Amino acid sequence: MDILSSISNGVLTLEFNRPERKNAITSAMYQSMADAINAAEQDTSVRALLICGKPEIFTAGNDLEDFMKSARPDDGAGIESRSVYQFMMALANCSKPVVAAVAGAAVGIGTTLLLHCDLVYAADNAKFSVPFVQLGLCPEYGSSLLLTQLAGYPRAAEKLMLGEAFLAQEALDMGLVSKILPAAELRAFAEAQAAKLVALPASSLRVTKQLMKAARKAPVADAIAAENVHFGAMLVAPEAREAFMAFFQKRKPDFSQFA
Ligand SMILES: C/C=C/C(=O)SCCNC(=O)CCNC(=O)[C@H](O)C(C)(C)COP(=O)(O)OP(=O)(O)OC[C@H]1O[C@@H](n2cnc3c(N)ncnc32)[C@H](O)[C@@H]1OP(=O)(O)O
Repeated sequence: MDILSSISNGVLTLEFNRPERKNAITSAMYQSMADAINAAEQDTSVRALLICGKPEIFTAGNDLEDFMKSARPDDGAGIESRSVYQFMMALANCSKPVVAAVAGAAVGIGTTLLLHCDLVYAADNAKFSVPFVQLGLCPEYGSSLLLTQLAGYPRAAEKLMLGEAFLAQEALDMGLVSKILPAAELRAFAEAQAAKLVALPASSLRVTKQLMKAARKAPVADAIAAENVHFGAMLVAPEAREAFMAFFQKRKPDFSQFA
């Protein structure tokens, strides 16, 4: 099982469990997380969610082999039908509080998804990056808006244009994470925070989350729609193909041939 999904003491825990591929996320993994979140939304016994990875890796982001397969020119299906979209919409619209615990690398959508969580805890070995441009792509799922709002334009540009990775302290400084923990304490701390949420009045948490997110709801939806227009086209463009091939051939991509 590449996603471990369990419900215990009112918490739905989703754990990336594909360490041999650095927890890279396949379509099937997105779908199983989307299904679990949608089921939790209807299940009154679930009062909080926890998303985590392994002590050495959160996730290497979207599986690049999956990207290559879904980048076939004859793939006319809309982006909305993709399991990644189902997952991100389920997460972004989840009415229950979501805790994330990040240790090791959180690449691409691994960082973007944090922008849609409520409490984000990072281990001192956490490393974040959004290297969409380096893959011939563009930001996705609201990161162009949310990261820029959080970090400020110039700092977000370093992350979104240059693809520069950043460590837990910088993530804390910019407001992407709530707290940094020693790696060995991260999971237990995040579970304890989730347990605190479970004990609180669910309706108060629901309304508080709704109010906190109200102002950004429409702008985030607009950003996601705009990003998707470009992302779908870029996924099938030669720049992205060169980037994916280069990754698997363990070489630097050569973008000089593209205008
Ligand atoms: C809509 C969503 C958008 C996005 O999420 S865009 C972001 C996509 N992700 C990436 O570009 C990250 C690619 N991966 C990496 O940069 C590195 O990995 C890490 C920094 C995460 C870790 O580096 P290291 O510790 O040196 O591990 P390793 O040797 O590169 O990887 C171990 C095995 O895992 C496979 N793997 C890693 N990431 C992915 C991936 N994203 N998709 C598919 N496979 C991946 C490799 O190929 C390799 O495999 P083998 O052992 O056979 O050589």
